[in-house]
Amino acid sequence: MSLIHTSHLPVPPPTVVDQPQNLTLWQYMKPIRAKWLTGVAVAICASVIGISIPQVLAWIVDHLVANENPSGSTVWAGGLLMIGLGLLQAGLIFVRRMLVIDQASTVEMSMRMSLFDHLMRMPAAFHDHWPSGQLLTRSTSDLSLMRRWIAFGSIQSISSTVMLAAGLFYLFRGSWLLGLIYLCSVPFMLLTLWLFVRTMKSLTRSVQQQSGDLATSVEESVQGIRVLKALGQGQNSLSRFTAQASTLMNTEIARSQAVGSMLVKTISITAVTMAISLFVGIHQVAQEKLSLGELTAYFATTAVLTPQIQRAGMLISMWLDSKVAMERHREIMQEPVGEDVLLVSGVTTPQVSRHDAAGVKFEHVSFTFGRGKKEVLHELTLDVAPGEILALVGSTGSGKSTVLQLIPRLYAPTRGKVLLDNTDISTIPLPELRAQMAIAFEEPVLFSSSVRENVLMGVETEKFNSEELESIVATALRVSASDFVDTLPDGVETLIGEEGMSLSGGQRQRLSLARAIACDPRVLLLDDPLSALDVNTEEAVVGMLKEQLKNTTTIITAHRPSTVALADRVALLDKGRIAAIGTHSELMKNPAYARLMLLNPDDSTAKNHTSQNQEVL
Ligand SMILES: Nc1ncnc2c1ncn2[C@@H]1O[C@H](COP(=O)(O)OP(=O)(O)OP(=O)(O)O)[C@@H](O)[C@H]1O
Repeated sequence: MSLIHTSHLPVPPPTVVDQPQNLTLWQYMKPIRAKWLTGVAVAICASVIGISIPQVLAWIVDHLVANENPSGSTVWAGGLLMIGLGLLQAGLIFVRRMLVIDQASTVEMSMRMSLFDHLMRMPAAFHDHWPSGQLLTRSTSDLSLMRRWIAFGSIQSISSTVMLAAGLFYLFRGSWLLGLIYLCSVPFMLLTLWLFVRTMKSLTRSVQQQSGDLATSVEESVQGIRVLKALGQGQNSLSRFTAQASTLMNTEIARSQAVGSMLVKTISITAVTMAISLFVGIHQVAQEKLSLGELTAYFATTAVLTPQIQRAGMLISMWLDSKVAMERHREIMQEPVGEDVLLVSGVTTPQVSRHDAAGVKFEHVSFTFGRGKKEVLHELTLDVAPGEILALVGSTGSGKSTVLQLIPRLYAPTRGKVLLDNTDISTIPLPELRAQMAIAFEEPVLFSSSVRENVLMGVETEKFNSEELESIVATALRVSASDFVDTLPDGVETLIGEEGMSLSGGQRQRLSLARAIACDPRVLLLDDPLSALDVNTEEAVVGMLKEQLKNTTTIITAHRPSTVALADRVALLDKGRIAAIGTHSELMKNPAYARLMLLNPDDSTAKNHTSQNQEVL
């Protein structure tokens, strides 16, 4: 019966980290420490048995040499004992592997979950400056390196050290002179290994860093493949990738050369030691200071010990891999968590009724994306009444999206306060805050699942029966004019590709809008969600949204007059400040606003604006 039950492994909870700066692998190993220590004990027994087998050989050889008519039964007994010990050693190695392998996978999974949970809780600012490829390699290959170290490297290092100690004991017991000769080779070995570690340390870090950079490049190129193709940048992109890949290849080659050079040195040291030992050993046997059996046992023991010492280079390399991987893991885990909830623990239900629209206020809010970066919002004050639809307009880069992102606390204001129903949002637990709002971005991101699952992503599905869920999906799709879903091969069950690649930009935008509407939020934040729609579809969506949003406070950023037509009031943003606020007709008297609307004419509304504007002017 197999002792491995990988398919039934319990899913370990993510480790909640109190002091991430002191986070160690040993901490993550807490649930498996008992089994791991048992594995170490079993491995030590296997090593001691393995290194003792040459002693039986010595006994058999001495018996053969000492007796002119050696007894067959003694030789048979010795042979059977050697086979028995060999089988016992093999059995123990098997038990050790079975004890530890699935446990190491549990640790790997727990670390992966902790890392993912941490990444989900990191503020948006963290994701602005961490390349996704780095995060990818840190949550995949780096963790595999640590699993390999726990399951194999760490135990092998301990058992090899014990084997070396036991082996030296046997060597000294056989002949102190031969033991001393072998021991003399150890400092040379250690010096070689120390130099090797020094070289490997920086190379290992470089390899892992460069792998992360390469993963980022692959990801960017695959995501931006259409842009690269359209701009004829395939060759340039390939050249950049080749340069990065060659850097990684050169570092890998340097690593392999370091391993190769270390092996040459250790094998040479071993060969010289063996030659001297053979010379001295034969001399001692000739002088009858050493039996032939003992000399045979000496070489048989060193034959077992030497590969262990030579393997030390590989073990050190594994240890460095896992050490660097742990440092890289810690580097992420010690980034201060900006958000206050474990995703896996579920979302707190808001204390307020979701059916009442909420008031949103900005009080003297200033914001910058990071130290040293220019201020994007300056002393911004804005009051959006419950149930009101407010359009935010302004030139590109004036800060419209930034205003929206401060409301669900994707970023926190540098100065000033954002209030929801007169409560400072920084005092509201994030799940509670975010459960009250939904956001649709201009760049819609859909996930690799069915249309239905994408639309219901923000809905607490367990609170509704299947008919109610059907109705939520149908309404959201109707209001967002996503009637194209009926033409998909499996309707709402159609699986949409990674990031909705199989859909057009406008279709993705509409599904993203449907997802936000399906949440039935108290506050709906729409970041230019209709920009990719044609004028007729936009008109239809605007009409249905207006009807649907009666009990929802809505802030919508827009460029086109037809989207602005949705709003009760319009706020004109200029360089991070509210330059004017009022109804669309009131603002048309403002030359800057009128110019902005004229620059974005798109339909009959624009024509009306033009004539209104001409009247005003
Ligand atoms: N993640 C970020 N890190 C640093 N600066 C940023 C970031 N996002 C936006 N900015 C800067 O903040 C300013 C405001 O950007 P924002 O996206 O809010 O403008 P916007 O009015 O929504 O523009 P658009 O109409 O083009 O969408 C810009 O100067 C932009 O370069």
